[in-house]
Amino acid sequence: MPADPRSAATPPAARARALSKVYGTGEATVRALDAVDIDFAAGAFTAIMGPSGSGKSTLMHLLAGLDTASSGQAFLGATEITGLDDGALTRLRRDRVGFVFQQFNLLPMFTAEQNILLPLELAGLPREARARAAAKAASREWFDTLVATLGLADRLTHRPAELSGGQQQRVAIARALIAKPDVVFADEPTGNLDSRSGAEVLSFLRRSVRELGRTVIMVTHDPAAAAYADRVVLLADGAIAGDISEPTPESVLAGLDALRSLDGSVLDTAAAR
Ligand SMILES: Nc1ncnc2c1ncn2[C@@H]1O[C@H](COP(=O)(O)OP(=O)(O)OP(=O)(O)O)[C@@H](O)[C@H]1O
Repeated sequence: MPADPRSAATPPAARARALSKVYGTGEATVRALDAVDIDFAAGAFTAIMGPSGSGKSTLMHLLAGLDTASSGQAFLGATEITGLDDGALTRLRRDRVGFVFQQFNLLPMFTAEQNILLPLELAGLPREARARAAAKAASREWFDTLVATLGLADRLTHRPAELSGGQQQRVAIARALIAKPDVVFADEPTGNLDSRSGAEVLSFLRRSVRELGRTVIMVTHDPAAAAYADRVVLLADGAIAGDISEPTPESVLAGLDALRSLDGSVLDTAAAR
């Protein structure tokens, strides 16, 4: 078992080294990710952008331990994910990673509060029960902080069907943060929201980084959403094609336009307008 990452000299929260994912064989081969090297700093909000099919989801899934690499290495803190067996990957996802999805993925029969606390209920073996109970008690203060930050105090007894999309996504964010995971991966978190609810959710993700010290890596198609991040990583054809710090919607759009002109599809884009 690798050492506790917190005892090492603050490695990046997530890291890829020559990370590749190849689907299919022969003529049907798709190189979804092609020898990617990248670091994601702890305590930062990073957005991953790029054209459809550029490898964004593949990179996120490999970094989160949701999929296996064809070659290369992925690290979560000091832990090399590539090479972990299924059991270790399951524990890693449960204990050290939080997820926010486009579809919210809340349990419909549970209240908002029960949904938020779910990750603390799920963990492990009977012999861990006492440690779990202690962790839960310690988490009460963190729960209250999250609920206050996300503006959910008067919604805790509601079931998902009784909440707006924006409220459901805020519950999903609280659930992703409750166990203080090393990294929260957000996959198109505003894809199902109107622009006002989307802006609220993005503000909360940014506050969770700036005020609560968390680490967020988000895939998005939306330049305005990406501009909430501290950094935007651009992917094209499975490779890193750009890196923008302190992004604005304009700088992100300019970066995406540069990608299109690089691959010669600028005319297609202009024609589509
Ligand atoms: N299970 C699979 N089998 C075969 N090819 C796949 C599979 N999953 C992804 N791909 C291919 O790998 C490439 C990268 O896919 P990926 O989903 O990572 O892109 P993306 O940037 O997230 O795209 P989008 O923005 O459309 O969601 C694409 O060419 C895709 O068709």
